[in-house]
Amino acid sequence: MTTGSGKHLKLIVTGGAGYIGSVCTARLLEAGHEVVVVDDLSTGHADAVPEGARFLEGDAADATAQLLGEGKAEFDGVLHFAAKSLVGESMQDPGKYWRGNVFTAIRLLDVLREHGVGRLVFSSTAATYGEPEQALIPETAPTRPTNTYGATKLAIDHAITSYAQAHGLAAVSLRYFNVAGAYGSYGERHTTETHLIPIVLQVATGDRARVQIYGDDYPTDDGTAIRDYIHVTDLADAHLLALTHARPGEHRIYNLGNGTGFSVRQVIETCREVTGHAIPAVVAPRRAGDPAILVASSEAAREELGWKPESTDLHGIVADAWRFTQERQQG
Ligand SMILES: NC(=O)c1ccc[n+]([C@@H]2O[C@H](COP(=O)([O-])OP(=O)(O)OC[C@H]3O[C@@H](n4cnc5c(N)ncnc54)[C@H](O)[C@@H]3O)[C@@H](O)[C@H]2O)c1
Ligand SMILES: O=c1ccn([C@@H]2O[C@H](COP(=O)(O)OP(=O)(O)O[C@H]3O[C@H](CO)[C@H](O)[C@H](O)[C@H]3O)[C@@H](O)[C@H]2O)c(=O)[nH]1
Repeated sequence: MTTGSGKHLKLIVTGGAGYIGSVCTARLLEAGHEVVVVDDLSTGHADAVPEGARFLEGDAADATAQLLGEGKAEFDGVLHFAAKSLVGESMQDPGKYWRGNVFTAIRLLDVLREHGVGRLVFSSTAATYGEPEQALIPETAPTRPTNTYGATKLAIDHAITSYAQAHGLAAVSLRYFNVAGAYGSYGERHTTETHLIPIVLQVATGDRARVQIYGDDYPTDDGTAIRDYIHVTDLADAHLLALTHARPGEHRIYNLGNGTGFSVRQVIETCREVTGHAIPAVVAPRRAGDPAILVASSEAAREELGWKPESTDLHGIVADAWRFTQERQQG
């Protein structure tokens, strides 16, 4: 991993027992940094915390306060992955998202301020933009989220800007597009799975009979929705670059995607090629709140952070997710 500096960092990773947080923790440890994972295991798994990281089970803000209160060591920064992130659930139970995401983040910001931790990298999302006006979404695009999940992430982005301006926090929000793939023994294994690629792979393993295509009447070539799939290792690597480029008093925001869109049908076809399974698919109604096309412009991350995604081929991304899925199935 290119860090932009050779300095050994002492970091707190909230949500490090989850999909993206565990991959990021593994990469940070390999790059020689020290990591304490804080996670309440609400959607994560204790055995996903990479070996070599200390693990503190608890709420992101409370457990971080406890850790910093120990006063045993100074921390260089926090990577805040912990969140509720199911779009459908956020529409049915918004309070869970406003409390779980926004209230937790504000309390975490206060804890960092109180203990003088000066750097923060936050997991934001493409869902902050809503239905885009441009083919490639830049960070300057209007933010009009179409679901509560996206609205809570946008609210946190605004709060971070205020804390950076008022209290000198060095902060970066990374707006992920569709994260996929796996890294070694770390990958996506949500009890409630809503993401397209793991669902399609569950058909290939025999755990599901078929995949539902949510809408084939979108204004796209094959009628299905288009997304920008980014490999979880490329995403993880952007975090340390963000940490080392963060500047006191500034809150920078970067989109992370590959700049290429694939339709739902194209993803399913790629999964068929990778797995050799026929993967039956049926057309179902559109899913509420789903934009037709979401593709990132990540020029700013490339230019300002020096970020260069390396695993941009969809076939390779799916192949890594498939290897992880098969290895877990074989125990
Ligand atoms: N997966 C994607 O495609 C995607 C896209 C955009 C943004 N994101 C964001 O990236 C982050 C990680 O997503 P993921 O896919 O790895 O999700 P995940 O559910 O696998 O991981 C989230 C982790 O946070 C923990 N957690 C949740 N609330 C907590 C709290 N209050 N205190 C302590 N721990 C808590 C969970 O137990 C879990 O281990 C989230 O913030 C999500 O919103 C994900
Ligand atoms: O069984 C399924 C699952 C998904 N889809 C479709 O596949 C596409 C991708 O869906 P995902 O659920 O995999 O991902 P989303 O684009 O909905 O969501 C992702 O991008 C969002 C930004 O818009 C948020 O950041 C969110 O956290 C992140 O998972 C969508 O068009 C969806 O309708 C299907 O057709 N069938």
